[in-house]
Formats: sequence, structure tokens, C-alpha cells
Amino acid sequence: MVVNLGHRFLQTCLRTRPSVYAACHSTRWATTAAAVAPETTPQPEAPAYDLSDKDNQRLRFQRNIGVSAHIDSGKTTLTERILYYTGRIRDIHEVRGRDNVGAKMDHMELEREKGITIQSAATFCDWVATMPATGEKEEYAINIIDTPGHVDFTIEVERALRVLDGAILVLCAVAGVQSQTTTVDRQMRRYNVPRISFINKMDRPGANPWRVIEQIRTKLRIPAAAVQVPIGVEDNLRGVVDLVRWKAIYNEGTKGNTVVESDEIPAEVLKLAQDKRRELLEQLAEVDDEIGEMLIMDEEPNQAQIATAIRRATVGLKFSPVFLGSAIKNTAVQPLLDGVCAYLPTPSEATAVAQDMNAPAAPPVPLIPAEAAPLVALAFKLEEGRFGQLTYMRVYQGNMRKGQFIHHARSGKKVKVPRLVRMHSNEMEDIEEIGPGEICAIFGVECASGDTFTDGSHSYTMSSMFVPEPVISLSLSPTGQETPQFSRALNRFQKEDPTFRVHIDKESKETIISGMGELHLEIYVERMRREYNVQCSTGRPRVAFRETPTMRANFSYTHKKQSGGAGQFARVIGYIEPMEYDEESGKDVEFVNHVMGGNIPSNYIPACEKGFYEALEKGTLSGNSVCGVRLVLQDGLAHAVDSSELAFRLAIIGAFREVYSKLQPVILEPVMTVEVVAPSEFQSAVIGGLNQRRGTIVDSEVREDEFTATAEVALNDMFGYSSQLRGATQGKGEFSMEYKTHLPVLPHVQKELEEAYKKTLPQAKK
Ligand SMILES: Nc1nc2c(ncn2[C@@H]2O[C@H](COP(=O)(O)OP(=O)(O)OP(=O)(O)O)[C@@H](O)[C@H]2O)c(=O)[nH]1
Repeated sequence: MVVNLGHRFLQTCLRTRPSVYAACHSTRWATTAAAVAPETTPQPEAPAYDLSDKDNQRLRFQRNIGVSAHIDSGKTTLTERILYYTGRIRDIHEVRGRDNVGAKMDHMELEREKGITIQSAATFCDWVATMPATGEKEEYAINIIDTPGHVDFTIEVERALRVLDGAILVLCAVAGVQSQTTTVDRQMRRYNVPRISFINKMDRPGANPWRVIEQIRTKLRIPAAAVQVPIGVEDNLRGVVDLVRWKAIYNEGTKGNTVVESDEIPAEVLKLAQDKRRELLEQLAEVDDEIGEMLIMDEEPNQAQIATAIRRATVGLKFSPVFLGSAIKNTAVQPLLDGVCAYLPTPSEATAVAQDMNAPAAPPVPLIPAEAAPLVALAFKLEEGRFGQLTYMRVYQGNMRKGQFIHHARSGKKVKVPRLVRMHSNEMEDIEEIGPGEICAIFGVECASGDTFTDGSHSYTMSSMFVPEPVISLSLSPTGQETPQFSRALNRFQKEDPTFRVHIDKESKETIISGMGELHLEIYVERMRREYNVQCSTGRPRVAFRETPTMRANFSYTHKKQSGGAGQFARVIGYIEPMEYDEESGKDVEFVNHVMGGNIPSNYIPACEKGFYEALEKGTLSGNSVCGVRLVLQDGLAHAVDSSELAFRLAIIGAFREVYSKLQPVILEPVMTVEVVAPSEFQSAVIGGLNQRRGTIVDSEVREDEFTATAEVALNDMFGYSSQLRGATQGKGEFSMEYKTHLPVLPHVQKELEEAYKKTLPQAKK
């Protein structure tokens, strides 16, 4: 049923000319949403708004996509080509290019110097696509977000995928699926983002797209098949054969501007193309009933049937069509753009829902990208620009106009939209109005990233994005006098980036910054210097250890101060136990109130909860925060005169500290997945180095002249690894790492950490 509805809709879209389509159809959104939603998602009730013909016409030719991948796969280089071929920029500039201009999307000075993407950048372009189903040309508007590859900046990927409808997953033709490819894949799954894959760097020696496709199937577990085969290999890469349209496609001209198509498939790739077309059909048959039935009946699907099935399966999150090319050699980027338009979803096909705050137990409400529907927009990224705070928004339904009043869903505050722009990297274009399904930015609106805005006529709010916990921290102090600029910078960075945290250590009074990795924190320290003129000195990076209980223990604690002056009295009784991470709430700490009969008056319960969270800030083993813990308050006693909120807060803190050792807490440390790629001759040196750091090798792959080793290593053992690797591989090895989990430290490490902490305590210093 679900598939059939979607199928009919998609076929109508693809077969009918746009103008005819617009005139004949007023598609009800619920129909299309049902067609694309993953089958496991409970279907929300049908909305009350229909998409008008105008909505359908606009949405049909609109794509919101992201470009995501492992570090250095060529995302920025590819996006630069996309912008060039779509006429958005006049010339191509390379990442770390000799002309010193740098790629358009890496606009920060630091990004250009380091040759890496730090912040995601948004842009938009138009593309006249050749549709694989019909061979006809259609014009599309595409919003693109280029995201960083380094896991240190993973929040940028997270927020981009939160608001995008589809993505290009870029892979290197030699290295294939790498550690961050898996991370990006997980993020795409989290937000149900359909993706097409692009195997880039087909010009590199050792390029092997078939191995990469096999890895997509086995490592990422996505049915995938090539929709193209390369013509020529490595240095001789000339173009691709389109397996759907059965055409050879070449790039000509110095920058590959001219796309030349031919019906003649070169003899040297004919057999390969035939085999791979068969493979494409067989893979499609696995995920698409229509193609499956045709193959069983020995019928050959035609071009339109194949294209329609690819689209249906891709939008339905069941399949990823694989494109090939070389961004740097300007080869096969235009056919990839055709693929974006043909196979990725329209904004009306992507499922977006909101919760009605007035009915928190009700099922989520689907959002309809209709202009007539009341406004719902999500602020997904904040940036401090020359003209004040810039807030990136995705409009999900309704229109947003310059000068209009919009309502902040959480606080109910009403604000005026003073200026509305569309972003093109760091440049902007003023606009008067923006429609549903679009991405824009507004100025001068106070909010946090992940906040919802409405027109005030309803109480919808959208769920925010997943924010990973920081794994590393360091102390930071300005080298000269502390100026307001210091805290101004820290405030701004915290607001923009939820994975960047700042706190003052109560004992040492030091400012501690925490984040996702050394590079992450290094970039902020450097930005303080460049953007705020604040030179800082930093302490040694420290791993974000945590503490967690392993046993349950009961408590009965009385906080009492009744000698002279205003007294304090509070008794609390209950237990503390270990708690597992709860996927649904995203929490691993919890305060539960089971007090009956008013032994603790209900107005003191919030103070008890506050005391619990305060106690968690610092475990008494090592001074690190406590996680994985639940406190159940069962009973207690209050005094008519001497009890107060303060007394109950302190009673819970006292109870927690008193019972803590009975919980048999352990110290946890972050463990990272480390991936090293280096020439084969250095394999034993690299493995030896990882073993020396107590790493567990979990995977290794040897290719023609290079290898990849994947290991799990405690972050605390990774300091200084980049220079060790450089030394062991004559500078030819590269590594990346990402957070995997927190695990208990070895007993002797726990002892060392406990002792080191004891020395910092005031009694030890006396
Ligand atoms: N041989 C070859 N090199 C490429 C290709 N595309 C990009 N590169 C090179 O790969 C390196 C990384 O390219 P980027 O475009 O910065 O990669 P990225 O994925 O945006 O990098 P991060 O955002 O830092 O993760 C640069 O030196 C590029 O010149 C390609 O098609 N072939």
C-alpha cells in the first residue's frame, strides 16, 4: 500500500511535464509522506492543509542537500565544481591552491590556511538537469550545505543533516569506507536522510570503485549499486557510462565545462557496462517489488522504469545509487548533479514532524510545506557576523517575510524579522520573503541553535538535534589582563557550538574549556587571538574522565544546624543506583520522587532535585562529573520552622557524598576508534605503535600499496600520536579518530587518578 501510493506519485512526477503536472495535481502531502517514511515510523495523523498547485510546482524542483564524508574525501573540491558548473562562481579555486584564493565554501581565514573545513557553509544554485527517466531537461533550485569531515566539528554535520532532505555521501576511490564515513552514515540514519554516493578521486592510482561499493554494502549495510562505470582509469579517466540512459558521457574543455554525450559505448568498457547494468537491476530487485517482479518474469525494465525504481528506493531509504568521478580533474560532476535532481527527495517527500506543546502526549504532527500553512521554522545554526547574530533557518511550513513578527516557541517571545537573506558561503543576498522547504538566514534574533519559530497561531516545536558530550578539556587563561573580550568570545563560541563548553573549576578557579578533540579546542584558542585579539595560554589537554556507580546503596541522611540563629533541618531517605543510557530520553541520570504523604512538602522537591544535579558535578573519586546514576527519594522529614529549600538541597548533596563509596564507583575514560592510513611498508611500525598505546586492533585492510588499520585506543593514550606517526611513516601516514564510548580505566590508572585528585584537595594542601 505504502509503496504503491509513493510509486504512483513518483511516476506521475517523472512522466508528466512540469507545467502539466502543476495544472493537474494538487497532491495531499500526507499521501507522499506516507510513501517515503520509513516503515517503522508511526504515521502521524493527516494534516489539515493541502499543497496548492503553486506549492507543488515549487517543491518539485527544489532540493536541499548536504555534502558529507570522511576527512579529505574532496567535499569542498566537489562543491566548488558544483558552484562553478551551475554558474554560481566564475572560476574554480582549489583547497590549498597555488593562487592562494581558496575554495568558496572554506571562507574562514583559518580554513584556507589549514586546508580543512571547520564550519559548514550554505549556498544555493540552479541546475538544468538531464532527467534519466525521460532524457528531458528540467530546471532545479538546489540549496547545498558543505560540511566538515573532521570529527572534532561533528556538530556541524549533525545540524546540517537535521535540516536537509538528502545528501551526497562522498567516498575516496582508494580508501573507500573510512571511520568518519561510518559516523556520517550513522548521522544520516538518525535523521532519515536519503543519500546518493559519489566515489571521488577516480583519477588516483589504485582507484577501485567496485571494492568501495562492496564496502558500502557490507560496512554501511546499504544496498548499493553503480549507476555509472568509468571510461578509462586513473590518469586516463575520460568520463563515465550512464547505465540508466545507456550513454557515454565525457567532459571537455579545460575545466570540463562541456558535457558531451554519445550513444556509442566504448568497446573497452562495453562488457563491464553490461555486467554492471545487470548488477544494478539485481540490486534494485532486492529492494523494489516492481523491478523484482519484472526480473522474475524475465522482462527487461526500460529506462524510465529503472530511473523511477532508483528514485523510489533511494527516497524510501532502501538504496543508494553510486556515481563515480574525479572532482579535481573536473570529470563526471555534472551527471552527479543530474542524479541529485533525479533521485533525491523534494522537501514534500521528506518527513518532518513537530510536537504540539499543548498536547505533549499526542502523536507528532506532520509539517506540510504549504505556503498556506502557519509558519514553522527551525534555527539550526548561529553565527556572529559583521552585522550581528546571523541565524540560519529552515522553513518547514508557511512563509517568512521581512518585517514579520515571529514567535520563539520555547519562550513565547515575539520578535520582528529585521533582515532576511539567502547565504552564499560568506556572502548574502537580501530577500523579502522565503517559502516552505527553503533555507535562509535572519539577522538580530536572539535564540539558541535548535529553537523553533512560529507565527504564534499554534504551539508546535520541533525536536532539536543530537549533541555529543565533549571528550577533552584544557585550562585557558588570557596571557595579559583579563578583558571583557575574553568572556565575550567564550560566550559567543558556546552559543554557536553546543559541543564547546566552558566552566570555572570551583577549586582551582581556572577557566576550563571542553570539546570534541584537540583540534576543536585549538581552533577556538586561535579564533580568540584572531577575532578578539585575546592571546591565551593553555594547560595540558585533559581527557574528560567520568565517574559512575556500579552498585545500589540506600541512604538516610539528616542535615541539621539548629544551634543559634536561623536553623536548618532536612532529612532525606531513599536509594541511589546505576542507570543505563535511555535512548528515548537521551539521558543517563535521573531524579525520581517517590515521597508519599507529604513527609517532605512538595515545594522542597525541586530543591532536592537541584541538590542531586549539583552533587553529580563532581564525584569524590577524581573530581570528574558523575554519570549513569539514578536517585530515588522515598521519604524524609521536614521541620515546621527550620526546613528550607537550602536545607533540602544540602541534605541531598550530603546524602550523595556519604553514600558514594558504597556505590563502588569507577572512573570511566573515553575510548576512541582510531583509523590509520599509510603506505604498506610502514604497516608493522604503525601496528607496533598502536599496540604500545594499549590499542586493540579491530580491523585492517591491505590494498595495493597502502593499508588501513583500525584500532580502539583510550584517548588518554593518544596524546602525541600525530608526531609519533609522522616519525614512523616518514610523514606519509595519516590518522583520524572519533569517540566510541566511555569504559572503566584499568585499576592502576584509577588509583593514580584518585591519588592525583586527593593532592589537589584543600586538606591535602595544608
Ligand atoms: N586525486 C584527487 N584529489 C582530490 C580530488 N578531490 C579532492 N582532492 C584533493 O583532496 C584533498 C582534500 O580535498 P577537500 O576538498 O579539502 O576535502 P574535504 O573533504 O572538503 O576536506 P575536509 O572538509 O577538511 O574534511 C585536497 O588536496 C584536494 O585537492 C580528486 O578527485 N582526485
